[in-house]
Amino acid sequence: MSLLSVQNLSVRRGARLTLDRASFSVEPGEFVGLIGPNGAGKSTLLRAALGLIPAEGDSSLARLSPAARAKAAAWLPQAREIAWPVSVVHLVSLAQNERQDATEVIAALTRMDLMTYAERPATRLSGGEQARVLIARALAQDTPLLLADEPTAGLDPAHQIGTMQTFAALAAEGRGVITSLHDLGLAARHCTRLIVMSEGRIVADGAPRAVLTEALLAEVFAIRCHLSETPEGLVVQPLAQIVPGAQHG
Ligand SMILES: Nc1ncnc2c1ncn2[C@@H]1O[C@H](COP(=O)(O)OP(=O)(O)OP(=O)(O)O)[C@@H](O)[C@H]1O
Repeated sequence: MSLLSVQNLSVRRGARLTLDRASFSVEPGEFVGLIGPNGAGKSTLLRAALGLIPAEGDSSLARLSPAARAKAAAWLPQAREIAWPVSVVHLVSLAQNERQDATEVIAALTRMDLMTYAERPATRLSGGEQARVLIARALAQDTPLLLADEPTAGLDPAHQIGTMQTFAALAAEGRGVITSLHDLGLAARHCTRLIVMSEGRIVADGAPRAVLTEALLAEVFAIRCHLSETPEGLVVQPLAQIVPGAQHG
């Protein structure tokens, strides 16, 4: 059974459709990267799928009660600032609702490389460390599905790769992960599937190698990229902006 099923989901803001009839599902074992330029509708899609903003169409998660939804899916929003001066370990354990499982909390802290900060007030950490605490909190919720809005933003390269590997491991355990990303290289190497958005619409959906073509990168992102196969997987390196009307040679 799908972990998330979205049918013809649309979000209207004033006269504009910022999400235009999106349909897709996420199955156990999938690590889905949601990519697209600024304003393409990635956050809108994730928020509408969760039922956090008014939408037309159907989402299996949005139909659930808040309590049932918290058991079905963890949500990592884009805003990362922590306002509560509680310890890191306490903040991460708050994710666990009524069930308390210290092993899950320790596993989440370990996965996000936070054990040395466990007793420190979460407000006394750097921006990237706070971002990792919030990812750990989402992991400790121990749900079949994780939705994350730009989880690697603000992380150093080692922790970006570590986070992507953690999400890939969750998918390999049979969970589902869907996350918006701007780093096409990380998306190409770690995700099992990419959904590409442009101007509120899903314009491509498939395996990274099938989706990340020179033509799509030019049309959707207006960039020229170096694409190459390496022993580590597909490498995507943006090289230049494509300026409309400019000569390329
Ligand atoms: N609260 C809002 N009110 C009106 N329009 C909004 C609001 N939030 C977002 N939008 C518009 O909806 C569109 C989609 O925004 P969204 O945040 O989903 O894009 P995104 O793909 O997540 O972008 P980014 O990569 O910049 O985070 C944009 O045109 C944006 O200006």
